[in-house]
Amino acid sequence: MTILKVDAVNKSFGGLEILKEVSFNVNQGERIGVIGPNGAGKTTFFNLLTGDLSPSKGTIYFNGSNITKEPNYRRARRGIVRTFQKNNLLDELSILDNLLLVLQRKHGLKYTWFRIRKEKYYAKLYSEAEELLDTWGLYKRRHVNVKNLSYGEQRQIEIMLGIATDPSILLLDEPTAGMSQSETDYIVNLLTKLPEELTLMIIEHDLDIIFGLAERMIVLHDGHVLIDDSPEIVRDHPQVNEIYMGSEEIV
Ligand SMILES: Nc1ncnc2c1ncn2[C@@H]1O[C@H](COP(=O)(O)OP(=O)(O)OP(=O)(O)O)[C@@H](O)[C@H]1O
Repeated sequence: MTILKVDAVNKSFGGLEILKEVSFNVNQGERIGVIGPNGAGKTTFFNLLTGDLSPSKGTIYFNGSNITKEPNYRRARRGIVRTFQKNNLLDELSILDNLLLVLQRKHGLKYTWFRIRKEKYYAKLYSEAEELLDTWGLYKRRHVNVKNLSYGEQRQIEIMLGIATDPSILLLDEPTAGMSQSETDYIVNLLTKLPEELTLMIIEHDLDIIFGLAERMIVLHDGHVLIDDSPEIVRDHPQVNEIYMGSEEIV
């Protein structure tokens, strides 16, 4: 089933065309790697999907609805969710409190300051939070404030929070950037275990990681979709090799 249809999307900044006639469909449950050299437009493309930017031309459909002009919060409600390259956690709050805030929003509840509330009134939210913390190996550390975590752990929590919202499509922008090898292995392992029906699009600079995670690769180059094919085809593609072996760094 097609959940996302991107039709001839262009994006210009001040007359400079960053994305040109980008078109493709995404089926539910697909795991798609997005690669391309520095400045190819990968993050800009994610911004167009989330509604953080509007396309200059073209149309984006989600589950058959034209969402091109929809603001980001509406798209998030539809289940188009991203994690950021930069931290966007509430530093002074614990892992648990950050998670509870996201779960409150997901369930349409009014924001509540949990620490002054009795856990028993929010048993359902707490058990949902605890289950997630357990899956992510964070249960024991749930009361640790986010500011006291390592960079890698903070990134891990951003991904967990994205997943906690129960997205239809999760956009991950360099999920392992700045992580140690063991943190990277941990995240990759968790990503491979996500529910089959969840659609993932992942910008990732490490090709070994992305070839292991993705079943389909979209190579953006100079604002165009250069290749949209399987990892095997992309790995052996002369143009991809040229970009890698040549002076252009692919990120
Ligand atoms: N808001 C903006 N205003 C002007 N130019 C922008 C804006 N956002 C991005 N750009 C430009 O668009 C181009 C593509 O940027 P983008 O961040 O999408 O590339 P990318 O493929 O994600 O690169 P990287 O791998 O380095 O993150 C860059 O030249 C960037 O300077």
